[in-house]
Amino acid sequence: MSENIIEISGVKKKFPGVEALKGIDLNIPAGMITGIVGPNGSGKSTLLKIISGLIVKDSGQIKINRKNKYQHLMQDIAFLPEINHLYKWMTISEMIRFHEEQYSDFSPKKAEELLNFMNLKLDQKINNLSKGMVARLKLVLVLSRSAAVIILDEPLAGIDPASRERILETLIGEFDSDNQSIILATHEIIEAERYLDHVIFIENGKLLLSANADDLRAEKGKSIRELIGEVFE
Ligand SMILES: Nc1ncnc2c1ncn2[C@@H]1O[C@H](COP(=O)(O)OP(=O)(O)OP(=O)(O)O)[C@@H](O)[C@H]1O
Repeated sequence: MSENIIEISGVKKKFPGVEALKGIDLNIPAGMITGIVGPNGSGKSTLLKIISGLIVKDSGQIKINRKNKYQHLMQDIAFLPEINHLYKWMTISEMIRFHEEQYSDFSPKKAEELLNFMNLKLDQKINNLSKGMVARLKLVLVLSRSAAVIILDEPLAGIDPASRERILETLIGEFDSDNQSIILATHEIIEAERYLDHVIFIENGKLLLSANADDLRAEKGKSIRELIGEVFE
């Protein structure tokens, strides 16, 4: 796949007292893992929520998988939000059934395999899960779908450092680059860098850079982590 899975032009978003996105023009390549980085409050989550159709942009255009109608998005996008959006009164098993009913591309078989891998049990109540267990469950629910676009907002937040590498390996193992694209916002760049094909830097609601990770490293003679340190310090 060499085309863009997402094309964004002139996207702006204001919240009371803050211009979260100040006009973003950006193409996200298909079949790749794209990392969005930037300081706290730079607009990463806002951009991901707009792409996912969770919040509405003030202006600009977004085309996803060659479509620009929001009614198509539910099936094209699997979104892992930064917050805990899961119904606390459900068990994991009930949550899995709920997702199965909601998304036609959800595979309960894959969910069970991933649950085992993540050391989670079907009868556990969501209310009783630790923060890291919730983070793992959110990943299970998203990775059990075969959506064209997987959007992960801080997927490693709350997961203990020793497990992050293993979980990233699984994420890559489940990724079907012929049919899928992953976009993730992360502060865990030390762990994530080697998995990223494309990187996007955002600061203060503006796009600073969008580049192929290998090209960027070759051009600058530095790791993405080092570049982030330089650009955002
Ligand atoms: N619902 C909201 N109401 C008001 N302001 C908001 C809302 N959501 C985001 N903002 C503001 O928009 C700006 C961008 O926030 P956003 O959450 O997109 O940043 P971020 O880059 O994801 O940050 P972080 O790395 O801390 O998660 C911030 O100034 C934030 O306070």
